[in-house]
Amino acid sequence: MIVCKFGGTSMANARQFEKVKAIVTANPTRRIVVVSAPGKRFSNDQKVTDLLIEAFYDSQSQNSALQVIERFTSIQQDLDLPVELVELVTTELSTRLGSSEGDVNSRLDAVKALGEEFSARFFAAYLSSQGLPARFADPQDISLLMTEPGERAQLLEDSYKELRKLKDTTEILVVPGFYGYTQSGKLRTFERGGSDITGSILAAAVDAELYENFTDVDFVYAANPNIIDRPEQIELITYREMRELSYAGFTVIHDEALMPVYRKQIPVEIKNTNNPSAPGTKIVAHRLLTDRPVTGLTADEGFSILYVSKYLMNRELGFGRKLLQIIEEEGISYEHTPSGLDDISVIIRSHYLTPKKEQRIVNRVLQELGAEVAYFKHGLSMIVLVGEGMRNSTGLAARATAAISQTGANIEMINQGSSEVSLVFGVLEKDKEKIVRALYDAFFQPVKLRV
Ligand SMILES: Nc1ncnc2c1ncn2[C@@H]1O[C@H](COP(=O)(O)OP(=O)(O)OP(=O)(O)O)[C@@H](O)[C@H]1O
Ligand SMILES: N[C@@H](CC(=O)O)C(=O)O
Repeated sequence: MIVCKFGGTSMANARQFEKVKAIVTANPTRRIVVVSAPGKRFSNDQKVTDLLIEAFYDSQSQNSALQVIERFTSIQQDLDLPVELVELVTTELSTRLGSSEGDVNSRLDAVKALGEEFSARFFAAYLSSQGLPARFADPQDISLLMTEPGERAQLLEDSYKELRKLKDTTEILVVPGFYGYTQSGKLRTFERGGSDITGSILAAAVDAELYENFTDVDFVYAANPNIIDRPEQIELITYREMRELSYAGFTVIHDEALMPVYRKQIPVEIKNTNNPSAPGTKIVAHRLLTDRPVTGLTADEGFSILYVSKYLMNRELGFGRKLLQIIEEEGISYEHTPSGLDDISVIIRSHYLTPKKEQRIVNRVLQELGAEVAYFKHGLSMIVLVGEGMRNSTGLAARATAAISQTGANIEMINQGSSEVSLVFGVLEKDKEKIVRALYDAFFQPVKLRV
């Protein structure tokens, strides 16, 4: 059995629904289909999920809610689906927007999930209208069980036993991505982009022979195609490389989506709904190394650094632990902790910080840890080079720093992961794009011979 997931661009309108139907029916083993909410139809369009979030926060203006209804109405009309489906969207949306049950996060989750729910209901209805044996699979009915609010939103391990039963389906099951239910019956969404996670969970649950993730690019490219013109395509990549790249900025697949398939060693293919005959990118456990040490490079922004310095810090037992405990007590998870003899930095995502939190952290580090210097710096970007071949390659950091120095930008931080498949540079956000271009030239452009 193949589990396939179609992203927002694949479900954006009726024309895309037709393409998805053609892909699903081309192979009878595609029996579990996970869908996202309708995404962008053109570059400055809005995703249905974003409209739903706007509708939730701005309940005075009905504009965003009306746009959601319009998006589904045009799909219903263009595919000649029963009008009751649109009536259901309208009533569910107004019920959920008007609900005062539960806290703000639970209410927001219930509204956010509507995009996926109706994408799946509409697509199942469309397949049925074409005479295909298909049905909508409600995450609650199939036992896609999530952790309770307060904990990070993730699947309960116990769910796998029930989800496994989907293996025997003779119909095409259309499952909405992005959400599930807690044991107490509360709807919960994964992080943004979480339909990839739903697809991966189902692929692992039914021991699929393949997990196909359909999007709007022919391949995963060695760098973001919005920054580098026609970057090199990646045909084969390992789970580990893909996870590092997804976490650090490749938006093609959610980094959390790789764990369920990795544990079962289920191969993944990233393919293009608009060009399904392109071979796509395969994600596998192992691959033969090529003469290219770097597989991909990416940049992510929105980071802050906490600099801490204290003379003889390296001799002080437990200094690092106490520092990280202060960070933990503020509910912050950290990304990197590069250190020297008398100093240590903690890199964190800026969205965790507020001016009050920052002040509290700095005061505690100065007073409780006796540091001489402690301050935050914001507006940083992390540039990450990833490749299984990096472990066996010498002089790679020198090549990278030489390329960065030619741009005139300053490197704020360097960190090499202990697995040695990634090298991270912290730089100012304003320098991000020119550094990505310089590194791409250094590692991917064919060498130009002098004549
Ligand atoms: N290295 C890369 N290779 C390929 N695409 C990349 C890369 N880095 C960023 N992207 C972007 O990722 C996009 C595809 O992923 P995205 O999640 O946005 O689309 P989707 O499949 O429609 O899913 P959804 O809208 O549901 O999140 C591409 O259009 C491309 O702009
Ligand atoms: N629709 C959700 C989830 C997804 O597309 O995977 C989002 O936009 O984040």
